[in-house]
This record gives sequence, C-alpha cells and structure tokens, in this order.
Amino acid sequence: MNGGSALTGAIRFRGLTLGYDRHPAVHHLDGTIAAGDLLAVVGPNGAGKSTLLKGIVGEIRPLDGTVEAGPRSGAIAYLPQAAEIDRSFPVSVLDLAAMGLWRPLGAWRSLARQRSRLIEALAAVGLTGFEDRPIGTLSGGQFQRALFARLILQDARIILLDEPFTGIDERTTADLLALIRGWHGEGRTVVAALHDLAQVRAHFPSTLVIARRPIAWGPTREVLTPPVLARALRLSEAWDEAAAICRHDAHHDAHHEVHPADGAAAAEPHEHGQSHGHDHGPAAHDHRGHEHRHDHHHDHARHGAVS
Ligand SMILES: Nc1ncnc2c1ncn2[C@@H]1O[C@H](COP(=O)(O)OP(=O)(O)OP(=O)(O)O)[C@@H](O)[C@H]1O
Repeated sequence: MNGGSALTGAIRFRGLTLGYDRHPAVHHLDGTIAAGDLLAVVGPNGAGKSTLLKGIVGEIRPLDGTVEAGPRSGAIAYLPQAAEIDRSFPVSVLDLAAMGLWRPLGAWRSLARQRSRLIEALAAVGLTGFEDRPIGTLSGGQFQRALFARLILQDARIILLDEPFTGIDERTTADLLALIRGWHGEGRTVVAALHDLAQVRAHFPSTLVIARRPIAWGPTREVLTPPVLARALRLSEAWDEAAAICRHDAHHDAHHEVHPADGAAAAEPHEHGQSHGHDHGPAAHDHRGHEHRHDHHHDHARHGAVS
C-alpha cells in the first residue's frame, strides 16, 4: 500500500489515539485494515469499539496519530448504535432509505432511476410494502432493515457497523448477515463492532480485539482465544479513565501494540508482546493494566500532555 488511490477501501492507522476531553479511549493503534476485509471489532464494554468507528468515519478527531480511510471520506457508510439514532423524526421508510442516495447520485439526477434503486433496496432488506410507514411505527428489527437499505444505497467502499444486531431478532440478524456477506463478496471493506463471539466466529474472517488499545488482530480463529479475551477484560477493567495522552513519537513503550502486516488480516494473531520479543505475555504480566496506568502518568510527567 502506498497511499493515494491504493488506499481505496483500506483503513490505515498510525499511532492513533482517540478520546474525549483529551482522555484517551483508544490508543496506540497501528496497522491497516485491508481493502475488502470483513473485520469484527471485539472487546469488553467501554473498550473503545464505538470510539474507533467514530474515529474512522471522522466523527471524532484523533488526539494523536492518524487514521486514513479513503481516499474520499464520502466513501464510508456508518451505522451508529441504535441508541444513538433518533427515531422520532417523522419520515417514512422510503425517505429514510432515500437518504442513502444523496451522495452517490446527487440531489436531482435521474429521479426515476433513484426510485427503482430504492424499491430494490427495500426489497433486499425485506421491507417491500413498508415504503410509506412512518419510521416511528417500525419494530426494532424492521427499523434496522430500513437502515440497512440506506446503507445499500450509499454504495460505499467502506461500511462501519456499530453493534448492528444488538436487540435484533434472529431472523432479521440472519438476513442482515447475508447482506453483509454479499458486501464482502463485492469487495467492500466491512468493519463491525460486535459482542456475540459465536457470530463473529461464524461470519467474520478477521477480528481485532481491543481493550482501550489493540490486544490482538488477525484471523478470527487465531485471535479469539480464551487467553486473549481474558487479557482484554483484565486490561479494560484496570484502565484509568483519567489517564493523559502520550504522544506516539515520544512514547517509549509504543512497541507493545499489535501490527497487522500491511494489508491486514494476515497480521499477527498473537499478543503483541510475544511476536515483538517483549515480555508482555499475559502470564508474565498479570498486572499489566496497572502497569499501563502507571506508564501514562509517568509519560504525562515526562512529556507533558498533548495540547
Ligand atoms: N461522548 C463521550 N464523552 C466522554 N467519554 C466518552 C464518550 N463516548 C464514550 N466515552 C468513553 O470512552 C470509552 C470507550 O467507549 P466506547 O463507547 O467507545 O466503548 P465500546 O467498546 O463501544 O463499549 P460498549 O460495548 O459498551 O458499547 C468509555 O470509557 C466511555 O465512557
């Protein structure tokens, strides 16, 4: 990957730190999600999954480092968590889905063509006949289907999904998973924050485990192991919410992160410490989360916070 057009569909992180009010929520992420990857982002509550997706789509700006996903930001479609979506707005299913057409076609081009694409997209998500229903009257599953119709119409190279199946019935989940597989088959890059590990194992070839920082990244069957998950939980619980930012260029412990090979999924299935020769394995460092908190305060004193 040399950037520019070669990055189409790929997402590259360089020393990325994301957070709120200058407190990091995800930090020191390096690596590339390859174009066409179907990647699950997994981690405990508060691990930073939503924050990472928001950072990719540009909803929040990096506190440090960079994320490149492009080349055009409009090439990203993003489905936030259901709780963040306002359903009280009085629009119909057709209108909601039609919002997805705004970027691909512009406002006034070929209304007839737009109409037929809309009808096709609603059929693809099983909502034929629901066109005129106000979105406020839909069930949770039906509303999620309408949002997926909007995603279809956005026709983006990169699709980010934040817990798309939470609270969604099995039948709808199966239908939407089939759509996701279809997107993967078309070579789009799909990244989904998920909690259901069985679902991840069954449908997502690659997984990134995070606990405020990347824990493991690679082929799902190699990454989703009990030690990795236990470590993610431990580190997440030990996190200091008030930690300050440490600059990636000055951070002496920066090499503790996972680095998927450029082109991603081949990557590194194991915990970072093991493959970089540092003794950061879970057995050797049971108190690593605590250690990390200490590092942060130390770095803060040594380098100062990023302003
Ligand atoms: N708008 C915000 N302002 C301040 N802190 C925030 C904000 N959004 C998230 N955070 C904090 O950032 C951290 C990561 O949150 P995030 O929502 O990214 O985690 P998550 O992995 O998606 O969690 P969950 O699985 O519970 O959805 C948490 O400590 C959270 O409280």
